[in-house]
Order: sequence, then structure tokens, then C-alpha cells
Amino acid sequence: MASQSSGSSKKRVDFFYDVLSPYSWLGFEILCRYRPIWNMELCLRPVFLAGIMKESGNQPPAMLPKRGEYMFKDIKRLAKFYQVPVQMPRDFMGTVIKKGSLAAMRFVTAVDLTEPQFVESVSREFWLRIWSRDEDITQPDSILAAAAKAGLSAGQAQKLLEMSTSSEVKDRLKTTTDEVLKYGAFGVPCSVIYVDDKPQLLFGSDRLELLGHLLGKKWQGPVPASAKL
Ligand SMILES: N[C@@H](CCC(=O)N[C@@H](CS)C(=O)NCC(=O)O)C(=O)O
Repeated sequence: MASQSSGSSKKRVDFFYDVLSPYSWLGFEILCRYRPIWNMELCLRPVFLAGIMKESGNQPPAMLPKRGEYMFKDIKRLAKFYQVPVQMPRDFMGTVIKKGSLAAMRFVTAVDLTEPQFVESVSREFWLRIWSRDEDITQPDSILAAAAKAGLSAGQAQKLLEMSTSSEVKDRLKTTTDEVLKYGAFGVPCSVIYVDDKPQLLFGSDRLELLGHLLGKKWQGPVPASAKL
């Protein structure tokens, strides 16, 4: 459960995301760049976007054709501006809507439960596969390849893959998804912070300047100078 930072001067930011979401990738990379600058305790919280859509009664944005068209252009412009190598998969419907991210998000959840220091690198490798190189993230071999690139040993990755279908992992992914729904989520990414002891949910990778403002921190654009070094 997200809560106000206790003890340390670090501000806690819970970042809820699904690797099926390119906007989540943008937000993730920006927050990773800002983590030392804003002195944040960045808590990466894997959720299942399809579950959020279902429970909130929402639909993937691209289901509205005009919005889908806009999104393609938006992502291309943002990738350049934010300096994150996002590229649309050739078969958007097949990759994003039909194949989905359940196996990948269960794997990330298993990593979070047992090897949390790898959550960031594993998530990034999934995004690089699906949203940069147009590669699969659903098959066991694809998941193991992402895990290897992220720095997990073959033995660790195989164990985590087996664990990812356990009820412990399924329950944890559902609990985290339910948690962000309680904060008011209808999509991803969502950042949750506490201001005056009250949780504040911010939707999108385009609300990080506001997030900084609420934390009393300065926004230096999507690629702050120290991240360019
Ligand atoms: N304006 C947001 C858009 C984020 C967005 O479209 N996220 C998708 C998933 S990739 C979503 O969950 N959309 C739900 C909605 O827009 O209602 C941003 O720039 O990050």
C-alpha cells in the first residue's frame, strides 16, 4: 500500500504501470532520470492494464479510430522529445489488443516479489522488446530473453517463470491493480503521492511537471541535464 514516506527525507512516489503501455515507458524513463534529482523513493508498481480497463469501464484509447491515429503521431513526436526509443509495432491490434501483457506482467510481479532490484531492468527490457524492436513478450522464450538481458541468471529466470503462474503472483498483481483502481485509476501510467496526508493520483506521463510541483521540486524538462551525462 502506498503511504507517505516515513522517517527519511525522500519523497515516496508510487508509479503504477504496465509494459503494454508506451506512455508508461515514457513516464518510467523520466521518473528514473529524476529519481536522484528530486530525491525520490520511486516505487515501481506493476499492474495489469486490461484489468484496469475492465474494472473502470474504460477502453484502450486506440479503439476510437481518430484517437488511435492521433496516438501514433503523438508517440512518434514524444519518443524524440523524451529521448526514449519508442516505435509502434507493425501489427498494433495483434500485439497490443490480442496478445496483451498478462504473462509479462506476472513475470515482472514475480521479480518484484523475489528479486525487486531487477524490476526496473526487466520492465525496461520488456518495453524494448514490444515498443522498440517489435518483438514478442508473451512466449516463455521471449520472457527468458528479456530476463537474461536484464541481468538475471538462467536459473533465476526459469524459477521466476515457473513462479509467475502461482497464486501468490496472480494475487499480488490483482491486489496492486485493485489498489490503483481504489485511487481512481482508469488507465496507466499512474503516479500516486501523498500531499498533506492525502493520496493524489496523477494520470499520464504528461503530468510529471505537476508531480514535481506537488513535491516542491523543479521540472527541468524530460531530459534533465544530469541525465545527459
Ligand atoms: N496523456 C497521457 C496518455 C496516457 C495513455 O493514453 N495511456 C493509455 C495506456 S497506453 C491509457 O491507459 N489510456 C486510458 C485513457 O486515456 O482513458 C500521457 O501522455 O501519458
